[in-house]
Amino acid sequence: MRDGFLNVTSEIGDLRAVLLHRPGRELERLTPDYLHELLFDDIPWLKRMQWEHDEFAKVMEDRGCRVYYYEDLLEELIKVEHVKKLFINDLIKNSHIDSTELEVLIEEFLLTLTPKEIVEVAIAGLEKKDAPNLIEEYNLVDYIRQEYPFYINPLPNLYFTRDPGVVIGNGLAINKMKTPARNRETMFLEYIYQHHPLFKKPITPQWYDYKETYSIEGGDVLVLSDSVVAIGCSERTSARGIEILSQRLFKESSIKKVLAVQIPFTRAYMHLDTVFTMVDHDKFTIYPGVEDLLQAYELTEGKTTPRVKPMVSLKEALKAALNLPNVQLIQSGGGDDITAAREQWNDSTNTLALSPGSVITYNRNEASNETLRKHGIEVIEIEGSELVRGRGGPRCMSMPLIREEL
Ligand SMILES: NC(=[NH2+])NCCC[C@H](N)C(=O)O
Repeated sequence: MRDGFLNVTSEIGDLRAVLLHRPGRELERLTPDYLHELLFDDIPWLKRMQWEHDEFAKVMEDRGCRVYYYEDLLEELIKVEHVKKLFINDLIKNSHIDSTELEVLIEEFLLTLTPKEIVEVAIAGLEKKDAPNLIEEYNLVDYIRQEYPFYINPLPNLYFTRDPGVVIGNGLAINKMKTPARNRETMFLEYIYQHHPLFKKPITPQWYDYKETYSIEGGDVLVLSDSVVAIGCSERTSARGIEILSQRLFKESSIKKVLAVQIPFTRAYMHLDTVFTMVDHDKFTIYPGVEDLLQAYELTEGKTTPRVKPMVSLKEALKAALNLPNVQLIQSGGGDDITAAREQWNDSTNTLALSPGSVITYNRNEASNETLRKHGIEVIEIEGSELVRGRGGPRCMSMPLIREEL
């Protein structure tokens, strides 16, 4: 039984509703100088990227999934005058403007915009040249930042909607991001949670809050069943964050076990879902280059922090947690090390299940897709030449809101 709108009790149940963000002007504000800081490796061509993203959305819609967009939900919210004021205020607080006077001027400027324009600034940022003559007299901060092009930074990673939040059961975790480049994204989700009828705050429990100290990012969280969650301990997700979230889930939800999976802390695999995703009831795809390096721990409810049991392998941990006689770990890359590494970089293991045994992947990962098919998986390919440049695939680009129960 569920009262709220949200319900995700697996990685593979038929996908019925998903939250996306269609890439926008924020991508055109990437320049070589800020690529690294904004967590990109290259600059995508926006027009083509939007085309690819629309195709991605269509594949989901064609399978009976309702697609929601951050930008639409936010715009609806801030049509309410008092929410708009709160939102603008929080937007400024979360943008590290570092000058009270400038904050006031930007606030006044934003109040003259339409809700659509405000959302555009919130996501794509505010370039100084778009709000000229804001400052009459320079403070030290303004002098020092003269060369910097933005008052409010763009959020080019928002199209990876997987990361700022995650639905577990009928509740929502609003994550604490590891890097400043992505911090403001979580504030949007908080607004949707607080003010959008869809999320119905009094009914939807909240499992994590972006104001917590310890980072958790959604790319690390895999809802394996209605009682088991896997969480990657990674470059982005902290061990302490996993403990706090797990203990809360044990106490307040139907989750009984958490598999904490330690992966190497490195850019190429910033989240667990960049090397490992679930494709069917008992099938997973995994990047062979890290398989032997993964360490799995089984967490169960403890007094204040969870009890921990180190497991011999990920495979054994999955079998035990999911009560299965066997599980298949399908290696990406078709048996060739170089191919596997190249395709992993392009998100071959970052699959998004539309239903059990049916996944979306990028068409460029030919060997990995072929391998999945050989294992009986239906692979629906999408074009990802531009989308991939942010280092994320179909799973990263989607936040499931509802999946059918298995
Ligand atoms: N769930 C994921 N694997 N997300 C990928 C996010 C990529 C993004 N550029 C970042 O570094 O944050």
